[in-house]
Amino acid sequence: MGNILEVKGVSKIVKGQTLLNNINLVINEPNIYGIIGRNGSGKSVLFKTIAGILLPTEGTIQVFGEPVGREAFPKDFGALLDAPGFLGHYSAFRNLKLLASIQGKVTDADLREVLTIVGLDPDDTKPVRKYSLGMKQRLGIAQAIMEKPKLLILDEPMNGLDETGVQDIRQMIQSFKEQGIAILLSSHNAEDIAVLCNTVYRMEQGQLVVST
Ligand SMILES: Nc1ncnc2c1ncn2[C@@H]1O[C@H](COP(=O)(O)OP(=O)(O)OP(=O)(O)O)[C@@H](O)[C@H]1O
Repeated sequence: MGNILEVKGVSKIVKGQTLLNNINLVINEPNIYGIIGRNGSGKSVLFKTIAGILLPTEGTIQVFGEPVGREAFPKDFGALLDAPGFLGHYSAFRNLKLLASIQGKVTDADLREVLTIVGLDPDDTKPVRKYSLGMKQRLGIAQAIMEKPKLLILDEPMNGLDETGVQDIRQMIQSFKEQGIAILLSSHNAEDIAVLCNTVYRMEQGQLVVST
């Protein structure tokens, strides 16, 4: 089987600042891969580059053997990136339905199922602007998994969650792995990383090293 993700010699330079410096990363098993690193070290920039939202200055990215790049978004891929943009006056279901309609592959029953998986009520008519931070995070995860990805990127999914929320999301991530999904996870919480991840990488000023 080919690689799930292959990042080869990727650099990102913006206005003379090197945000990513020759990143090489291969993922070929459905495990949970952690990425740690200080604020501003480049974790989110790497995730956005893999998602095809930012283009590398140099290097290539392949997801399931297909290049990611200009107008080529990764397939079988889902992501929770920072500050997911939902329409505040719509319900959770309606937000997901709107996003799902872009691809047209997800049924209403699927949407109800993912909302239930992340612990939200599919029949809740409350507008998303009235959601707590934890509920918004859950909705972000629902959006990331609704098209049944095989590679999932989660950028600090436990951000701002209480203890129960953290435990719930940890269990969810573990169950995604058990369903054969490869997960790239960033977290500032050492315990999340220790409990969940098989392999841990550290970002240091735009460079990626295997963490010991
Ligand atoms: N779209 C962009 N254009 C230019 N510079 C950017 C862009 N996005 C992020 N940066 C810069 O890239 C550097 C790395 O930011 P990034 O958000 O990847 O850090 P991070 O490791 O995710 O940090 P944190 O732990 O705080 O989330 C920062 O200096 C940031 O200002």
